[in-house]
Amino acid sequence: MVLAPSVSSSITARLEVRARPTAVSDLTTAIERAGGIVTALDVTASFHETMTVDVTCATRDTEHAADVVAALEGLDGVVVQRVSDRTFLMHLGGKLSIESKVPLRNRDDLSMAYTPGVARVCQAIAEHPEDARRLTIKRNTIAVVTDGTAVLGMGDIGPLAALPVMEGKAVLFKRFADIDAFPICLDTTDVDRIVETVVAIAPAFAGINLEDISAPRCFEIERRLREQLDIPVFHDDQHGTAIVVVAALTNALQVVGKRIGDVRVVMSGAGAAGTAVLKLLLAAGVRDVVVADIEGVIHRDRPGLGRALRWTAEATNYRGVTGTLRDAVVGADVFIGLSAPDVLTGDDVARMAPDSIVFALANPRPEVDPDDASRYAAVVGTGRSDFANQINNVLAFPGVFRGLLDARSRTVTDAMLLAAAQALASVVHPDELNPTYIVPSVFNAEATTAVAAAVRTAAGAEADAAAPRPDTGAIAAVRRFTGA
Ligand SMILES: NC(=O)c1ccc[n+]([C@@H]2O[C@H](COP(=O)([O-])OP(=O)(O)OC[C@H]3O[C@@H](n4cnc5c(N)ncnc54)[C@H](O)[C@@H]3O)[C@@H](O)[C@H]2O)c1
Ligand SMILES: O=C(O)C[C@H](O)C(=O)O
Repeated sequence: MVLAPSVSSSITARLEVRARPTAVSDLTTAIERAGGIVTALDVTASFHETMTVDVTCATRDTEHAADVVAALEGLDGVVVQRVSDRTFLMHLGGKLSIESKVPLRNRDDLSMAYTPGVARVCQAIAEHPEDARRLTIKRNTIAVVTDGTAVLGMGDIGPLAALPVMEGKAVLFKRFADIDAFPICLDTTDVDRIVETVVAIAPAFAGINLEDISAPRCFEIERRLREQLDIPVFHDDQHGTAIVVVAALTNALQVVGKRIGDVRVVMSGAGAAGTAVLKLLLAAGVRDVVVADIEGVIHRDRPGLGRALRWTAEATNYRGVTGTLRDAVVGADVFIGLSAPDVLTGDDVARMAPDSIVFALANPRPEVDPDDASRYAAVVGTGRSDFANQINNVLAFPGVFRGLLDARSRTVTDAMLLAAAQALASVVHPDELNPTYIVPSVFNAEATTAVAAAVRTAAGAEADAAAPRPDTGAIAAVRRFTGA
């Protein structure tokens, strides 16, 4: 699969150029010949002899960017003065800050925001812990917690290197759901220590979003945190992915006119994402599903199955398929990849059933080249933004947490996940549905609001349980003075 130039790898070069009529077109031609795409060009100064030009272009990767710069340096009368990488520029100083919501103009403000006034608010919370959601940031704040062991396509890069991804996640929570998310990168991979630490920091948060923690530890960490905490714990790589895949499959099946209970599904990948997707597919009504991992098809007699794979073997593959992934996809209606690049070819997709659906979701390189898959499959989705049908959990997690926080939910249930998937699918209206449009754009605000509303409704029971208690003296005083 040949990558196209992408804005995610774009550079801006400041050039001193000898003035001549073809100066600008020489630059754009050189960049295009080197395989870059010019996205902006600005003549920032012009004199009799020379001009200064800032040119921005998309490249494939760092190496390709160097080739493009070399092509510019090779032009007669051009001096490259400076090159900046726009993605690195965006990260200078980090992507988040904390801002005060209250004015601190004088001693009176100070005595209310901090000591001595703040003490009365602390005492009110000590007496009635549930008031923390009214009087602190807890109501709208979540922790994005990682140990840096399974970061995007990069694997175990450690907690410090994972921070830009966690900051990015927090930016997405703010942008799409107005949630204040705090990145927390833990310098331990020990399950006990992670659980203890998250429990210890939990009081300030209304939810925990686990992120990029490798399987199978992520399953135990989530289970134990859910048991111990009274706030929802959601592992985005598992459940966010599952919601979006089930939504996408619901709509893709409508496009090809097949029913979820009738289709043969084959999955590649039984890790964090694959296992959660499998569980939600079964809850959504899929009956015939075969899962393969790096060692081939998972079946009951395969030796050496651990706890998670044993569950997968027992919950799937009722036809007793054995062998390789390639064997298993012959005649399948749906392929869902959450594993590794290039495990299938276009020829494998050709051997699937007519009107097949292929979701090749490994990032950044999918399980099969999407262009090859499109020659034979009726609907193709990937995790990438440069192909149609981008299946990414950002379509789910902002709305899920918005709904959970609004409902003051203490848990996350499968019913909520399924409701979220159905709501997300319904954002694409029947008259819009087509093979290249099965999931909404992340910039479609309806995606977050629909998912949030569905989760809020499904969390209704928890919301009732957390309904406001009768006024106490302290809260009555707050209401009296704020009109709240
Ligand atoms: N598009 C999305 O929204 C999205 C969401 C989550 C995960 N992903 C992608 O899915 C992939 C898996 O993520 P994960 O968090 O579940 O990882 P994981 O490490 O928990 O699981 C990986 C699984 O793939 C299997 N596998 C690895 N190499 C394989 C190979 N060559 N052939 C067949 N199976 C192979 C492993 O045995 C394992 O079952 C990654 O590429 C990730 O980027 C995409
Ligand atoms: O988190 C994401 O945006 C993608 C996904 O979880 C991945 O691991 O590739």
